Formats: sequence, C-alpha cells, structure tokens
Amino acid sequence: MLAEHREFDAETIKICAIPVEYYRIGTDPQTFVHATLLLMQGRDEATRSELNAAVLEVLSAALPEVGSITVQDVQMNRASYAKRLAGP
Ligand SMILES: O=C(O)C/C(=C\C=C(/O)C(=O)O)C(=O)O
Repeated sequence: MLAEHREFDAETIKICAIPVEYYRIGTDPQTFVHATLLLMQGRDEATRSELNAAVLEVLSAALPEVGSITVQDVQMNRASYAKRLAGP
C-alpha cells in the first residue's frame, strides 16, 4: 500500500516486525500491534494523519483478531539523515 502511495519512492521503504515477549495492555483481548511510521520530515499533519490511517486500515483488515492496533508517525531529520547502500 505504501509502495503505491504518491508520498513514497517504493525503493526506500523498509518494513520490520519486532515481537515482544512480555507485555500487558489495558484492554482485552491481550494482543496488540503498534506501528511506527518513520517519515522524513516535511510532510504536513494532514498527510501524516492520512498515512497513519491508511496503515491502520491495512493492519485492521489483516489482523481482525488483534485487540489493539495503533499507529504513530515519527519525523526524521533530513539534514542529519545518513544512508549507505551496498552495491556498485
Ligand atoms: O531520503 C529520502 O527521501 C528517501 C529515503 C527515505 C524516505 C523516507 O523515509 C520518507 O519518504 O519518509 C531513503 O532512505 O533513502
């Protein structure tokens, strides 16, 4: 979904899932997914809200049994962002 979104260059998207061994949440069922969308700074709040909502929609559709699904965006500083790709 993000790969097709106008806001992104698909080649720059990285996705990971990190399981949490021990946790407790305040609502039942006791299962959760929290997504953090690391975004290069510069997008306005409406765009960030749209992206978070789109991720929430996809996760909700894929994981209907999960008790809590949340999405936050975190803006990265473009000026200090460092990147290295392997290859020629
Ligand atoms: O530097 C870039 O704009 C591309 C990039 C990451 C981009 C995002 O995270 C973004 O669009 O929010 C990269 O890692 O090369």
